Parts: sequence; C-alpha cells; structure tokens
Amino acid sequence: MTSLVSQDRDWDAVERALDAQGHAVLPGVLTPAQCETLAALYSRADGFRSRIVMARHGFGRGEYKYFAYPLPPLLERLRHALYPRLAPIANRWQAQLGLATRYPDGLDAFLRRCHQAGQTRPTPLILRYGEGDYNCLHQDLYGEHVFPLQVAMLLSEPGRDFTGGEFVMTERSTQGQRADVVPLRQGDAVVFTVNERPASGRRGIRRLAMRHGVSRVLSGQRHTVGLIFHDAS
Ligand SMILES: O=C(O)CCC(=O)C(=O)O
Ligand SMILES: [Fe+2]
Repeated sequence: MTSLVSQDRDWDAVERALDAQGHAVLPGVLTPAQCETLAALYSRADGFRSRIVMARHGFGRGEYKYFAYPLPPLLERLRHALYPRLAPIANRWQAQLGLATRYPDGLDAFLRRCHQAGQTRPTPLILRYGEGDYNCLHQDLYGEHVFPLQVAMLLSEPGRDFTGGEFVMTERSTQGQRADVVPLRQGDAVVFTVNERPASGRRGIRRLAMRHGVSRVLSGQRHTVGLIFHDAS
C-alpha cells in the first residue's frame, strides 16, 4: 500500500489545517514514478468516459478527461483509502453547518447512495495544462449528493516541468473574499473544501464559501489527478 494510509501520516495535523484554512497538503502521496505513469495515461485513448476542452465551456483553458470505471487500481485504492480519513471531518462540518446529511464510514456505501440517486458516472479525472492554460475558480458539484472534501494530486514538478500554474483557493464570507496559493511539489496531494466550510469566530460558526482553480501556466506542461468522492449524474 502507498505511504498515504500509513500510520505515520499526521491526520490530526491534516484536520487542524482543514479547520483553519479549508485545505491541507499531504506531502509525497505519490512517488515520482507513480506520477510519471499516471501522467502518461493522459494520451491514451482507452480508460476514459469523456474528454473536456475547457475553453469550449468557459471553464478556462486546457483540457481534462474523466476516467471510466474500473478506475486505474492506484486511484481506486487511493479514493478508498482517503475517504474514511475524511468522512469524520465531513460529518463534524455538517453538524457545525447545521446540515442534516451524514456520510457513511466507507466509500462503497457512499457511492451506493450516489448511484441509487442516478449519480453513476465516475468523477476522478486527469487534467493537462500547457503554456497559457488555467482553470477558472469553480466548485465540483455534480448532483444532489456532494461529499464536502476532495483531493487533487500534482503529477508534474514545478520549476522543472512547468512554471506558473499554482493551485489557488478562494474563501468568501460576509466579511469579504480572500485567496490562498497552495504550494505543491510533484507527488503532493491537497485535500480541500468542495463547497462550504464552517469557521468558528467570536460570534459562533461562520459559513465560508470556497472555490478552487489554477493560475496561468507560464511555461511547460502541468498534469494533475483529481479525486472527487461523489459520482456525477
Ligand atoms: O489542476 C488542479 O490543480 C486542479 C484541478 C481541479 O480542479 C480538480 O481536481 O478538481
Ligand atoms: Fe476542480
């Protein structure tokens, strides 16, 4: 199994970062060799359910492909290994936000819920950005059922494979809007808020609306894999 699920990762620190910023970096989830193997999948014709050219939809510039089921085994394992770490945090956030939905302990039970509601299409995806490409700020909502956290993994090495192309998160509350740039190296993953997150302040819990995107790639090529836990209608 990958280092991701090993006991030595500090999941309490991940939870604290998610509570403080709405995102947390997991360093070295993938080895460089795993990154190269995954990035090489992009140019293959098989294994995908669709390809999206972002400019055609006003999503930015660049392209991505949604994997078909069965997912590549490494991504299937990671999606299943990450979900149970994140479900307790998601459930606490739901309670803090005053929302009724709770998430089961395991991914299979959650996916059954999605599939029964007609959200049957797999959402894990691989993205490819070249010079001048970017990803507009967005939220990955694909139907009624939404798991509140998702993961993106950087397959390319900043400075060597590309420049620019930073992962950006914005946060909007009644007090204004702010942005964070999340520093990632090849093989790192970022866990982040899909939609809204709670933040405790002096007057109780505030609701923060989060979006994510990618700044313009200035040179080279940047690949990422996104792991979204809900499936799409
Ligand atoms: O390319 C990235 O870093 C972000 C990709 C993305 O929007 C996602 O994984 O949901
Ligand atoms: Fe996204």
